[in-house]
Amino acid sequence: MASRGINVHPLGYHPASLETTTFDVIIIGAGPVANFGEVRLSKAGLSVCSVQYELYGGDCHYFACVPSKALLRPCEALDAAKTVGGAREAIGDKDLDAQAIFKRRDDIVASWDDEPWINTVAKPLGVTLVRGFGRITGKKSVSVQPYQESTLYHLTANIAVIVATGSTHNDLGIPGFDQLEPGKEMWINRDATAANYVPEHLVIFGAGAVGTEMATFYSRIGGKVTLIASSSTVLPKIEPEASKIVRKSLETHGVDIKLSTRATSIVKESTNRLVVTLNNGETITGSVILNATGRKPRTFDLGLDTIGLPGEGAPLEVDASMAVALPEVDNMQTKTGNWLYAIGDVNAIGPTTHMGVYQCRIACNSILSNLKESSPSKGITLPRGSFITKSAITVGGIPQVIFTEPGVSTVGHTMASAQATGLKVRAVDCDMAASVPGAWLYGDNQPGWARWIIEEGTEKLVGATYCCVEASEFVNSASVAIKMGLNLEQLVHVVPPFPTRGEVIRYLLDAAGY
Ligand SMILES: Cc1cc2nc3c(=O)[nH]c(=O)nc-3n(C[C@H](O)[C@H](O)[C@H](O)COP(=O)(O)OP(=O)(O)OC[C@H]3O[C@@H](n4cnc5c(N)ncnc54)[C@H](O)[C@@H]3O)c2cc1C
Ligand SMILES: NC(=O)c1ccc[n+]([C@@H]2O[C@H](COP(=O)([O-])OP(=O)(O)OC[C@H]3O[C@@H](n4cnc5c(N)ncnc54)[C@H](O)[C@@H]3O)[C@@H](O)[C@H]2O)c1
Repeated sequence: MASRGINVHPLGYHPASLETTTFDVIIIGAGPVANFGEVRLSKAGLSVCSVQYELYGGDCHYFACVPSKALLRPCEALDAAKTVGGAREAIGDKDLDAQAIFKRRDDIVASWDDEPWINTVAKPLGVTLVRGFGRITGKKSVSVQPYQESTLYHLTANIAVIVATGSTHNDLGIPGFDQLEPGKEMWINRDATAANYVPEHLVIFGAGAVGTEMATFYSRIGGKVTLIASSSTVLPKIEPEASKIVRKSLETHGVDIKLSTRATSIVKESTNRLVVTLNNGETITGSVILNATGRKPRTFDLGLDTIGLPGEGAPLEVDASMAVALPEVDNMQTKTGNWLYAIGDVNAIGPTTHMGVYQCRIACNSILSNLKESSPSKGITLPRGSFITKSAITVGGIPQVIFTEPGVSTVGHTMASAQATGLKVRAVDCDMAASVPGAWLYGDNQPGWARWIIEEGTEKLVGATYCCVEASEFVNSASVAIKMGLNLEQLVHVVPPFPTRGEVIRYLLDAAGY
């Protein structure tokens, strides 16, 4: 059970009802990353079995990306409308309707019923879904243990096993936290994204993506929020200027932010009266704690020891084709005979859904092209580009959007990360509200800030950050430029239409001297 009594182990798809126990590919964990692979491999003509312990669609679909963005979007939409004269007057002083937001989120996640998603993805392609906990038991062998049962059911893969078990929250480890009732007084991401009420005083540990996004939502919807983080800034991995803008906005919405701080104890005085003591001696009395202190790969109890690998939260190390680096004992993995792949959060390379899906494309291509080489007569239908079997995951290839208010989208280097890798770079900035006409038209006095990081000598774009409302829509063009190694002399010829906020690139080029 998770928050609100949501049943994450529905009945059905029991392994005892399987017609066969041998499949071309077995995927352990059926989150969004695995779902992409199911489609690609089935369309190519392979038989695919997904072993899924909880809800089909994974954390992303039910407890992470999707519900969190469903909660945040109405806040962004209303606040954006309120910056536009004419729309503002129509809205007056009306504010967000919390229950309507929760209802919309519930509809978007189908009230945590995974049957519609199974009917959309797995069934039309003939993917076999098995509900239970998957473990590797040896080369190309997987056992499945249904929830609250002890019997193990054994499956065999003809070609490959893909591990896509995702990640889970870090343990908080603060004295007293284990006294709190999970799901009620002690929240993790599942509770924060599934809740249907606003805690009186939410105390969030961690100011990364989870902490800042949830602080944005719960403060915007009328809750008292305190954000405590060991880092010295909010969103410590982004440009400090963007971090300051997000921090200011959170504080404007009443969030009390305590940085470079840790909790040393939590004492439950009574129900929903939780006293948190900080390392500076200060105390905070909150009603609910949210643990947003980072995530670890779900490699626990996966049977990895049977193939000579460590597990227990260590990421699965992979090569550029997403094949797991196996010890050389027993000739486990060979050049064309790779059978074990790990994609998504479980390899910790870029723990976002889009990076996992990219890795899945590479892993599937690798499986399919190896198969074509080893069994040309099998008659599989290769997707276009299936020869692309090596990923090109570099800093420049990892975009991310943080859906705070304003949002932040990033790709490639920040100034600090570029300097740390020894690159010679310069930064150019643009205050969008001050200079970009599209931004003035979009709304009054909205913060907007952008930075490009340019490599000296080559003039290549190596990093970009956009911090503004709907920053999510800005990052793709910079991703293309960075990935393709474009320089500013080339980017001069990319013409953004007037009057759009996308013209920010023209102002960044001007600032760079072009
Ligand atoms: C609050 C929050 C918000 C986020 N927002 C975004 C966002 O906006 N954009 C973004 O790109 N990323 C976001 N992320 C990150 C994103 O959720 C993950 O990167 C993504 O879910 C990874 O997908 P996955 O398929 O690897 O794993 P998951 O989504 O975790 O799915 C893995 C599934 O495997 C199952 N499983 C685990 N072990 C086993 C086993 N042994 N046997 C059978 N099944 C097993 C689990 O039950 C789980 O359902 C967010 C994360 C959080 C916590
Ligand atoms: N929009 C998105 O793409 C999105 C949204 C949410 C989460 N995610 C992904 O989920 C993952 C987890 O996110 P996250 O925010 O939980 O982790 P994170 O690693 O991004 O941030 C962790 C934060 O917790 C702080 N911290 C760690 N231990 C602490 C302690 N004991 N006390 C106080 N503060 C502590 C750190 O200083 C940091 O501020 C990330 O990889 C992120 O990419 C992505």
